[in-house]
Amino acid sequence: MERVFVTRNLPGPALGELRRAGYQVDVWPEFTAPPREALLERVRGAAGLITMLEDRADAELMDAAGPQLKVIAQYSVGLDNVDLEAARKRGIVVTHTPGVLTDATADLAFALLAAAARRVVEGHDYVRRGEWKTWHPELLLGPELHCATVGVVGFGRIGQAFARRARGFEMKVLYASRHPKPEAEAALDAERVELDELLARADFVSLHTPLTPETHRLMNAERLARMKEGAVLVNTARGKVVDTGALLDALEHGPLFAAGLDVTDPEPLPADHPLLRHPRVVVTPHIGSAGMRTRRRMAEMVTHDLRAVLEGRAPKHAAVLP
Ligand SMILES: NC(=O)c1ccc[n+]([C@@H]2O[C@H](COP(=O)([O-])OP(=O)(O)OC[C@H]3O[C@@H](n4cnc5c(N)ncnc54)[C@H](O)[C@@H]3O)[C@@H](O)[C@H]2O)c1
Repeated sequence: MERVFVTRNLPGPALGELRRAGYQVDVWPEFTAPPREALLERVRGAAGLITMLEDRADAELMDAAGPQLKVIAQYSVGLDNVDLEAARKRGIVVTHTPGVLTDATADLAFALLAAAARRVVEGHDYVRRGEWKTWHPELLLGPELHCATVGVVGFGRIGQAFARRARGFEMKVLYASRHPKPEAEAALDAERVELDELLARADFVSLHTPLTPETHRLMNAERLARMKEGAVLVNTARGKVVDTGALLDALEHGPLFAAGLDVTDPEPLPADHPLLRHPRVVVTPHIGSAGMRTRRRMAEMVTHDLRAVLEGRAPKHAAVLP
């Protein structure tokens, strides 16, 4: 019986189905990621692994598993925790969950944009504290969403889905992308511009690139300083795409008005982190894909692809196919 190690329980019936198909499914029993030593120990002898973002799937982990390891099925679209080259060299297939979480993540990015710009959390806290005694015209003012200009950095699946939502709010869409996307550009009446121009023109900037050496701290002090006065930054991509210190500085001394962050650096943020004390920063705990249907679909995708590899069929969502 082939053994599969899963680094956290998955929602829905997917793992039960894997067991019924004859696999020995070993699930890390806690909600927190296995500590490194436990992870290296538990992967030993596994033919397949189901991993998450906090699990560093590198050469050491692959070697600890052993030569029978055939597949790493990653429970996310982003693969920045997986050493794809090390997998390729060892003949290990890597799969992930593209597409299925696009709309859920774009929804959350838009929710963060609206919450940060219109000060929803600040307003909620204000009411909760019992400070709402009277209405006054200067209370919690923020920039309007409708008819604003939004800049989308990374115009792939989620970036375009976010832009579709922005169009519903009658926003003008600018995008920065390594390659032109003529079809999406026409459908969304979007304009491709260089990143610096996007930062200078957009009222709201939403990040949708993968984390790569090129996008690591893409939003550094210099780029944040190029943003429009009063702009709002939304990050649902990866925390390390933004320089946290520079972000704080841009919030405290301008030009940023607010930020909506589903991902941070570090992640998780310690409870006393200055970002959490800033009144106009809204932070969610990396829940972009946390739609009920979405997470079940992701669980199905990883288990189906894992089985496909172990049973000699082609997986549908391979990032590395040696
Ligand atoms: N917050 C969450 O829970 C959550 C959920 C899903 C995905 N994500 C993140 O979102 C990312 C995007 O997902 P996707 O499905 O849209 O991927 P995708 O591959 O469809 O789109 C990414 C786009 O970014 C572009 N890009 C790469 N480097 C760039 C650069 N330097 N400048 C401009 N554009 C660049 C790519 O060409 C591509 O078009 C993932 O890699 C992941 O890190 C986060």
